[in-house]
Amino acid sequence: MVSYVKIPSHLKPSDPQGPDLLTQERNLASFDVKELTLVLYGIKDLERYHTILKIIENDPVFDKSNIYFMGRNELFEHAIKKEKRLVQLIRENKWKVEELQFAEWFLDMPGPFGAHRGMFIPTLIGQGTKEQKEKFLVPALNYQIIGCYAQTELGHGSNVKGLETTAIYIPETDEFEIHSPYLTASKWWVGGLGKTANHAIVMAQLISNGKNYGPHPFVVQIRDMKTHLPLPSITIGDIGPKFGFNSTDNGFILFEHVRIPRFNMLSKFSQIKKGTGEYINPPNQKLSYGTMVLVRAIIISGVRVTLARAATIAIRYSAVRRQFIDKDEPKKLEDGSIVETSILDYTMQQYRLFPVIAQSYACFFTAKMMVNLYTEYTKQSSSGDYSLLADLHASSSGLKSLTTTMAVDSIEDCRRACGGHGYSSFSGFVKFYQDYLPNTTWEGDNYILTHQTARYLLKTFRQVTSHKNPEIYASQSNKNPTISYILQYLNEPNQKCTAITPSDFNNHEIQLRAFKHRVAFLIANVVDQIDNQKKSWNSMLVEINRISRAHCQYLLVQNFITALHQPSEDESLRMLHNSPALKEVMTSICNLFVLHTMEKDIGDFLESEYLTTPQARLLRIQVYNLLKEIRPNAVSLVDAFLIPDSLLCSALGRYDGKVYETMIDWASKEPLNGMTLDFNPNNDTFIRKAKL
Ligand SMILES: CCCCC/C=C\C/C=C\C/C=C\C/C=C\CCCC(=O)SCCNC(=O)CCNC(=O)[C@H](O)C(C)(C)COP(=O)(O)OP(=O)(O)OC[C@H]1O[C@@H](n2cnc3c(N)ncnc32)[C@H](O)[C@@H]1OP(=O)(O)O
Ligand SMILES: Cc1cc2nc3c(=O)[nH]c(=O)nc-3n(C[C@H](O)[C@H](O)[C@H](O)COP(=O)(O)OP(=O)(O)OC[C@H]3O[C@@H](n4cnc5c(N)ncnc54)[C@H](O)[C@@H]3O)c2cc1C
Repeated sequence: MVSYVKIPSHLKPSDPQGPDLLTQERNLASFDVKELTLVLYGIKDLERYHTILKIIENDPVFDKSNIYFMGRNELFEHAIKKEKRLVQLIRENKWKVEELQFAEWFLDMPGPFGAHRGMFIPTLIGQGTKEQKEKFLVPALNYQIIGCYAQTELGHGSNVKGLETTAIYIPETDEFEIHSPYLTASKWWVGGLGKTANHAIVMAQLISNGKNYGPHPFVVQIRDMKTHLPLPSITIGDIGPKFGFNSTDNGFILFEHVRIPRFNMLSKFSQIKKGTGEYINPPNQKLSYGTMVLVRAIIISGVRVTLARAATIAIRYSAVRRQFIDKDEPKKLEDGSIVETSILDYTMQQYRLFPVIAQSYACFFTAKMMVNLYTEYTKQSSSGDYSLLADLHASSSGLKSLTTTMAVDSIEDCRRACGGHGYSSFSGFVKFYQDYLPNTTWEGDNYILTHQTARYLLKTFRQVTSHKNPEIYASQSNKNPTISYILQYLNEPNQKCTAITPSDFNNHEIQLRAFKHRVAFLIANVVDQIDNQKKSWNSMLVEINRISRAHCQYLLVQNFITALHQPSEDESLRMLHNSPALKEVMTSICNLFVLHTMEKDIGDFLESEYLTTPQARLLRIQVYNLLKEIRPNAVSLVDAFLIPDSLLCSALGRYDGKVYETMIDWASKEPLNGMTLDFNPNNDTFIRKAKL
């Protein structure tokens, strides 16, 4: 890229230690960073990581050096080129999903094929019959057809039952007629639809013999395969500029009595019989919502790397950035000279940033749990057993809500912790935040999703308490955390915390009891208000949100603690258990995650009277103790995430700490610096290209 400003060559580094600061930090680590990286990725995935990174970093099509200077059209063009090259690489290297996921992560460019890979293909896999897979999935996997997932409408998104697009069965021709009766029925927000896709999975109200059977998925060809123009009676467009995600063509579509063969209704679970239009019921009414469950689980798995990325930038920058001389504890160099304090040494900065590191590690262990639960469900459901679906739906909904909210809050916290430079695109936070933000809304608005989790929790509570002998559920409490804490609460509703010193709060049994008691107390309270005091659901929505959050925080805490203590077959966990140094640092991180989470929601713990006010103060002191304990490992803990510089795309978070040199180098490339402003208002042109 061209530099438009010549930087003077006489400048000396103002900080004599400069970039060495990160090396000094790295020397403080109490554990082997490479070992922790191995725990996070596993041997196989780490090999994959390096292979794919090398390919991505060496390919000129993926060059991101211009990325912060691109407008919407350039971004979209760049994304299309990226998709095209990615498809070539998939073919050349025979990449499977595992390789593709690494490639997509490193490329960090939401593109027009994202919904094809992330929604269209998984829906065909999950809901298509064998014949439908042959017809649609095979060409989709070969990129001969490009699809999108058209569910949300201009008028309805959260309320899927309220969708207005209809699919009416026409027995005479054995077809469905797809129709948008109102403007509000226009499909809206659909990724890849605006310019790219030639097929769509359309969620529409299935109507046969005058009866509405609710939303079902239909495959609809929307553009001509040769001209790429919309097919007759179909209107398509891009929905326009957005907060972020501008490299993707989110689109709208309207149908005017469009006919498709009966074959195109995805029929693995429910079918319409030829001619009679008889509806065959699915084994579970909600199986047509299956793609949402899968993608919510995928989103939860992605949160850990999102938090890791934000923490990496902010921690490294904070180590390099110096501001003020600390009057009480001035920082002295070996030669006795006094230098300004690294901002990472300010306790307030630690209090803002170290919990983000801890959240990332917490999400790592819960992502493992989510993948295991999803795998178990897939195994069982393939033999017709859908009994795990309710658990899976409840935990994936609540955890998607909690963890993505945590992630966007933390990206912003990390950005602000970088001061003014955090506001520059060069920080690596701006595009990152914009593109990540929709995770709190898509696949279910984060508030709406908590209703689903709470509904399940209330139902379980009622089931257990209405039984004459609740202990009958004891055998399930090993597998079902909700039953476990409800039983514990019923046995001992007035449990008290036994901590008498700050360090007592490091006791994992005390921590678990606190979270169990708090969530059961909150659920019991909501059940009482709805069932006995006859409060309406709407009047309880704030509490509903609170119990879903409390339950999911408990899951994060429980998964972290279990990972540290329980013997496991899992390769990563075994490596963790076998290294005392790793176990020690992960225990500190776990304690910080648990106690900081408690401290943030201390009101709940006090209200349930599990904690006393003096204990709340002790708990806070323990949080401060943990910050001190973690401080020497801070940089190494983020290094272990192994987020490559090419992905960070950040002047502040680079591995070598050359913050200031990069800031001015990138600023010199700002195209505006290549323009000259003409202040004569009588001239036609005000701006012209500068002569260098
Ligand atoms: C092969 C290659 C793969 C490569 C992959 C690589 C990378 C992919 C990575 C990521 C993806 C990438 C790109 C994608 C980019 C963007 C994606 C955005 C796409 C979208 O953004 S796409 C639209 C999503 N749009 C929503 O997300 C709408 C949210 N709105 C709803 O989801 C419903 O509207 C709800 C649930 C609010 C109400 O629904 P409702 O009114 O019909 O139901 P109701 O509340 O009455 O519940 C009755 C009973 O159903 C149960 N129940 C409900 N839902 C269930 C489910 N899903 N599963 C199992 N049970 C369920 C309940 O638990 C209850 O059970 P019970 O009766 O026992 O209590
Ligand atoms: C970048 C992006 C990409 C997307 N891609 C796709 C795609 O590819 N395909 C697709 O089909 N969709 C897509 N979507 C749409 C997305 O799934 C929906 O926007 C999302 O499900 C939220 O629905 P909504 O917009 O109707 O929100 P609304 O339901 O209108 O929510 C608005 C507000 O009302 C509140 N609210 C609504 N109902 C209730 C209630 N009952 N109780 C309490 N509060 C309530 C919500 O909490 C929220 O704060 C995308 C969205 C974005 C932003």
